[in-house]
Amino acid sequence: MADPGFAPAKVNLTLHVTGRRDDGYHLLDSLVVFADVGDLLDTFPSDRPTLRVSGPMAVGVPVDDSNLVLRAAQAMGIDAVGFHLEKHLPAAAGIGGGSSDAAAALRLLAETTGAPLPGDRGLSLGADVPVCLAARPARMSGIGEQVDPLPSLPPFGMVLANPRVSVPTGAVFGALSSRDNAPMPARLPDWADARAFARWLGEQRNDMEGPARGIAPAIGVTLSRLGATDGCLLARMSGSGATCFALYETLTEAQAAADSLTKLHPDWWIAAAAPYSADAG
Ligand SMILES: C[C@@](CO)(OP(=O)(O)O)[C@H](O)COP(=O)(O)OP(=O)(O)OC[C@H]1O[C@@H](n2ccc(N)nc2=O)[C@H](O)[C@@H]1O
Ligand SMILES: Nc1ncnc2c1ncn2[C@@H]1O[C@H](COP(=O)(O)OP(=O)(O)O)[C@@H](O)[C@H]1O
Repeated sequence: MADPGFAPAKVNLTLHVTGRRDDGYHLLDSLVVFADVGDLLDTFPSDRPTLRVSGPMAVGVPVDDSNLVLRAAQAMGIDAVGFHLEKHLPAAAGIGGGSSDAAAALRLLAETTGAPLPGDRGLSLGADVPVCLAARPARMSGIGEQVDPLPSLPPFGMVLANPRVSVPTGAVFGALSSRDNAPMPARLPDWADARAFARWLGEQRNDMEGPARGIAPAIGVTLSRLGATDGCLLARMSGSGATCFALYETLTEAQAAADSLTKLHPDWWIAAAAPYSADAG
């Protein structure tokens, strides 16, 4: 059984911005996978909402009501609960750290109290929360409310790399030069292996990459460093950045690439990962 308190990193392998609603939210078409690196959330008895944050990425994470973990408990109408969040993912990094934490809080509270999940599957907490609640490979569309699980993907390894620059999502959406771009093909192929998968992904886009690179030029450096690692099949930015990912045929190759990149950039956040799915094992 998957651990409901595990909050895996979300990776947008593609991110097409296909329009904008009247309320300003953007319509997306994104292939989303999860990585087996992430934050760890646990609950403890408390007579009031309480949050303790620890771990290598805890600095700067809010511990007040603005933390998405406490907002998730509020959305389920639960006050008397304490949370311990062990933070491993960088914040404001395009890998949905806060959204995945919120989703883990919803899963844990549903499991421990029997309370129903919110009807909107957490959308009002953040556009990425419904896909993080599913925590399995999916095609995400609408503003994030439409989550269609994908059939099985070929095996691959990933490296996630963040140059330690935080990029606010709203600023990148605001800097888009074009908001009406083509979606992915309606029918997704059945990829034979990691190479075929990466080749197809290479024909798709992350429409936020250009504006994010304008805001944070370190993203361009990250992409070229990833692209130069042995065995890299594809290097691209996730979400609104600044985290970028590279795909490899195997986890062993990804691990070697992460090790060589860490030697070049010991100050970056770098992780090798395998794909994660809540419905596996
Ligand atoms: C861009 C994406 C792609 O997966 O990922 P991240 O870069 O955040 O990881 C998500 O859509 C981000 O989801 P999330 O971070 O939950 O967004 P929210 O908190 O709801 O909104 C943050 C800001 O982005 C804008 N926003 C968000 C989602 C969307 N479909 N259109 C938008 O215009 C909102 O207007 C808001 O100013
Ligand atoms: N549990 C949380 N972990 C990290 N950041 C959080 C959390 N809850 C709220 N935040 C706030 O949300 C902002 C966006 O964080 P995050 O969800 O990690 O980024 P992104 O939207 O790029 O995926 C942070 O700058 C932080 O102030």
